[in-house]
Amino acid sequence: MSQLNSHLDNIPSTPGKFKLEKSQPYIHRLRFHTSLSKLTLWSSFFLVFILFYYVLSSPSPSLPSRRSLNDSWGGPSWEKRVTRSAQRRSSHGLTVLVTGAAGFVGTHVSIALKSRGDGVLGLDNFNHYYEPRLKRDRQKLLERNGVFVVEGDINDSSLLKKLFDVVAFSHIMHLAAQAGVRYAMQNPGSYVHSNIAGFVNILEVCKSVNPQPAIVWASSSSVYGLNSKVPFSEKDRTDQPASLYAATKKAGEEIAHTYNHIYGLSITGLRFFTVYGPWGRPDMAYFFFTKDILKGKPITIFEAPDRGSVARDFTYIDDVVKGCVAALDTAKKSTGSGGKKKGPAQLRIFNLGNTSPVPVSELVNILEKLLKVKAKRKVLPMPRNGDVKFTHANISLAHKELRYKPGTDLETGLKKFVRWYLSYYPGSGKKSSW
Ligand SMILES: O=C(O)[C@H]1O[C@H](OP(=O)(O)OP(=O)(O)OC[C@H]2O[C@@H](n3ccc(=O)[nH]c3=O)[C@H](O)[C@@H]2O)[C@H](O)[C@@H](O)[C@@H]1O
Repeated sequence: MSQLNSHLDNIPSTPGKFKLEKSQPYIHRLRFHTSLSKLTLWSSFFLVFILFYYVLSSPSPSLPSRRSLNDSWGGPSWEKRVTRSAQRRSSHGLTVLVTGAAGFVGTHVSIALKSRGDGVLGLDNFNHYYEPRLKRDRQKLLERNGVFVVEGDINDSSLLKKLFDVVAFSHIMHLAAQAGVRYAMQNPGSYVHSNIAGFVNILEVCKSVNPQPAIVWASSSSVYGLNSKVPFSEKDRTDQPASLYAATKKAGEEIAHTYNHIYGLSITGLRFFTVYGPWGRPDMAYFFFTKDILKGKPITIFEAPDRGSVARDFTYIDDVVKGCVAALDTAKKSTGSGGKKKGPAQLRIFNLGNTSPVPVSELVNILEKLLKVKAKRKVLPMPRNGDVKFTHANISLAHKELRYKPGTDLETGLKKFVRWYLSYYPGSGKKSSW
């Protein structure tokens, strides 16, 4: 007798309600099997339900856990830290709330403001979109520079209101966002959560407080989407976004218009062009190319459908920081109070780029030279993943209004990045001569 038969034959004759009757063995065995499959079906439904509930209730990698947020703010010693960090050195200084302060641009801007004497308070939700350790290390750097970073989400109205109760911010530098063009296909919800709902929440709080702060915030070069007129000017069309990321940034620009129009908020949007440099974002190509080249892993270089090169107007962080600070310095006051507009308010958009696009293959040439390691290149047609073929900023408006003048070419900037990278990840660059 086979094992299978013996197993079937061993079904007990009195398995609870599936009791078999000897007179109709076939029918009863069939009923038993039907009940058994019903049971299996319901158990599967139950399991699927549990699984669904778990997936929906577990936070997305880009959302912080609620518990950690509630635990991390409030109380007299917390308020003291907030006040001290936001204290400006002179009465001419600004008092700035920097959202996304533990992010790449946020860290650099916060330090620049603090070191010239402005009061700076950081806010960051420390989500897990990329290496949490890098964000925590940026936070340590900020603390060493006298900037306290409150752990919280821009969607948390009660936290934002509390911050305005404690400090009368003159300006908000709003840099908290879900960044990254390609990740929008994997986690669309996080873009809506941060770039749309979060931004509206910030504006809602800003319009209600008295005095209303002036707002400077990060838009993106990606809003130019499929625009083919070069260089990209602020007057060009931006109604053809190629990614959900770009669409949420474009939506932000329209939302800014609404809050300026109804409530008199002074708002300046900055379209950043592929910002790179020390303490950068590991999800960006220059960063993970460096990592992979050093590890001897192949890298993928996208080429355009016509086999042309894909290029970016890579912009060095120090240049972008100067643009951000100038935007804050030239921002006029909001005109509303108590949620009511009292007069027209400033509404601006500026490109912050380098005006000198470089093909991605050339970026790799420079990295190879600096790292003294040959890259293992795989050239592939650009997938339909939200990327655009090229970006190129016209910066004449930023130059006229902000005195913005980028001064770092890609090779100089990458040299500084590589130096930082090799000191931050010791051991990664055994093959290079730094
Ligand atoms: O300027 C902007 O608005 C945007 O700049 C970057 O987006 P992106 O320019 O796409 O920067 P990377 O993701 O670093 O890609 C740079 C270039 O490398 C290419 N690439 C990327 C990945 C890859 O594996 N291979 C490859 O050739 C991309 O197609 C792109 O041309 C940022 O990631 C966005 O958050 C930002 O808003």
